[in-house]
Amino acid sequence: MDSFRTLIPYLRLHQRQYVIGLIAVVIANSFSLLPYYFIRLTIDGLTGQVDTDPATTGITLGTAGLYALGIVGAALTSGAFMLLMRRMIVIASRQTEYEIRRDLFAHLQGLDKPYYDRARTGDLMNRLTGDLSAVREMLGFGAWQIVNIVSGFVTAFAVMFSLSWQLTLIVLAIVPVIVGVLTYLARQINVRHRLAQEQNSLIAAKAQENFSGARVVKGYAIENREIDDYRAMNLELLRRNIALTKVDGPLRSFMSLLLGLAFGVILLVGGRLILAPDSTFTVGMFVQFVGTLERLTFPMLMVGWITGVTQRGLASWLRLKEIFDSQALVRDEPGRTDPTLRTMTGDVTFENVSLRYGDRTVLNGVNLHVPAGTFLGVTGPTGSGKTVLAQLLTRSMDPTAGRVLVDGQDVRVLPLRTLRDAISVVPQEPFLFSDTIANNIGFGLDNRDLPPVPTGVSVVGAPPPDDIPQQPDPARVREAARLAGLTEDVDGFPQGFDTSLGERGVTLSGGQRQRTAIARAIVREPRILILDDSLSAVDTETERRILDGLREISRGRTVILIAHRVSTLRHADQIVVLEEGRVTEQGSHDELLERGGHYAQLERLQRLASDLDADDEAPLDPEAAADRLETAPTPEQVTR
Ligand SMILES: Nc1ncnc2c1ncn2[C@@H]1O[C@H](COP(=O)(O)OP(=O)(O)OP(=O)(O)O)[C@@H](O)[C@H]1O
Repeated sequence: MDSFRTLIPYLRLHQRQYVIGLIAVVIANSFSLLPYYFIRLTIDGLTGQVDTDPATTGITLGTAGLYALGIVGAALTSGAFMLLMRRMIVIASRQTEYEIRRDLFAHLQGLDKPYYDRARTGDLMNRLTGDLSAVREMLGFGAWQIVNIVSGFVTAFAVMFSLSWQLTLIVLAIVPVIVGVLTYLARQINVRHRLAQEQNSLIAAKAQENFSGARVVKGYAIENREIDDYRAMNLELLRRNIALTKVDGPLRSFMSLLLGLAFGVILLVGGRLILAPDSTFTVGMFVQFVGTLERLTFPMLMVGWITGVTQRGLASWLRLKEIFDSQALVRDEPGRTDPTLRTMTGDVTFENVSLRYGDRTVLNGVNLHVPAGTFLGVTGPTGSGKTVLAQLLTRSMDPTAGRVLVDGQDVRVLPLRTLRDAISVVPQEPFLFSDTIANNIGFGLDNRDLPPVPTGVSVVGAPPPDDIPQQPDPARVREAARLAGLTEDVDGFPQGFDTSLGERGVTLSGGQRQRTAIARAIVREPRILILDDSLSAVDTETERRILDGLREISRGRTVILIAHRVSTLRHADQIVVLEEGRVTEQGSHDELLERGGHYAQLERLQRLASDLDADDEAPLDPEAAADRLETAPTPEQVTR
């Protein structure tokens, strides 16, 4: 019930609709019982007509006609109120579904990298679809049926009691049995539904990861293993769903049995009551009683079903609440964030920065100053903390110790929007949307100061959403593509910049993807540009073109270029070497070569490798290559 309480704010948004709808259910229910009253009057009138006892009054054909009209009128009224109920409650539940989905998406947008590192996309998708549907079903059909059942029971019992308390007692005797069984089954349904939904999430995540990683799966020819894994998970889902159905099945048979028994006993006792001397219980009343009881059959059967719907809805709401309860660790905080800070020059300082993941130290006391406008190269062995260092700057997470400063301000004081507006990152594995190349490049351009999405408010009366954003400025897109060395490739596609990527379009090569991501980053003209191993998939000629482009735009901007290739780094103003989370070397290309450390070693090995490659005619003899490596000059001997 606690979980239900947290849903109340959403229900309040449509209070009027729910209240009118529920009152309509009660009225519809009451009118649906009236036909049996008219049938009773008709039967009693007709039996009075045919028996010769002057004590029983008969009816005329005209009165019977009026009763028939009454039946039609009652059915019509009941139907009209049912219709009103549907318009109110079903629409309100759809609107509530919309509002929860809107708020969930807005909340998910606010969560940070650590959350998405943990979350599985398939699971989130399942919550946004399957679980949300279960909640909607509970609020729509569920709410209607609960009131239908309750009001149906109350009015039916009131009518039955007024007809015969003895027969009503018999009916009442079976109710506690039904309630007991239902309570037990409802608990089972709740537990089993949660287990089934968890498996649904796992299966959705598995499918999603397989589709995203289709190339890896195919590349390793492990389709059969994946099919087998999926089949095992699917079987487990089937097992859990069957376990869920097994709770439902006996319920229906049990209810039918009890009802059959009840009707049998009522027929016996009712017959005795009619036949008793001086009986006031007429055949018409008996028919009305049985008709009224018969109308309870459906609500009684629905009790089990609706308990399931409610339990499933509540379990699903809990899963949605888990998302709502998740908070971004990195966020603007009133009292600390200074909303007046709007501009940046791009001067970056890492002040004794350390970062730990659990008991693993990933960065250890990093001190680094990057003056605005510097072209900084960062290198180091794999896993040495280069990406993490860049992520601290955009506040993907905060350091465990020390401070990251931009323009002398702790990044935690800067509004996240200001910080991230000023920084563009080209990640190691760029993500491209299933959209045109132009829209992929211009993705970050349309960052207008839109008002925050109004959450927790009713959709009723909300203004229609803004127009679909305009196409990004083609001139800016083209210029960014030129700087990223992408123009020639794009011009080669039949539809140029309007070529679609992904599911419905062309597939880009690794290098083209990297360059599209670079164009996306530079089109925003950021104060700080971070390229995380973004030139690894391009050949040296393309690399040279991109570096020329970068040099063109780097005037007055801070560029942080993470790379493993010396050819990429050599023209940087400053190069930093990270090893095991520490800055071990810092200086220009020449200075670092003179130092003879990691960078010089890297340069020597890469030069040798390229010499070996250039030694083209002769096929590469591994032994000769090893000999050459052994006789290679030591770092100290390396001169430029
Ligand atoms: N979310 C995380 N949880 C735990 N460990 C992490 C997380 N993110 C990064 N690490 C660890 O931090 C270390 C540094 O990672 P980082 O990605 O910065 O390396 P890198 O220097 O960029 O390596 P590469 O050159 O291979 O890209 C790695 O050992 C990595 O496993």
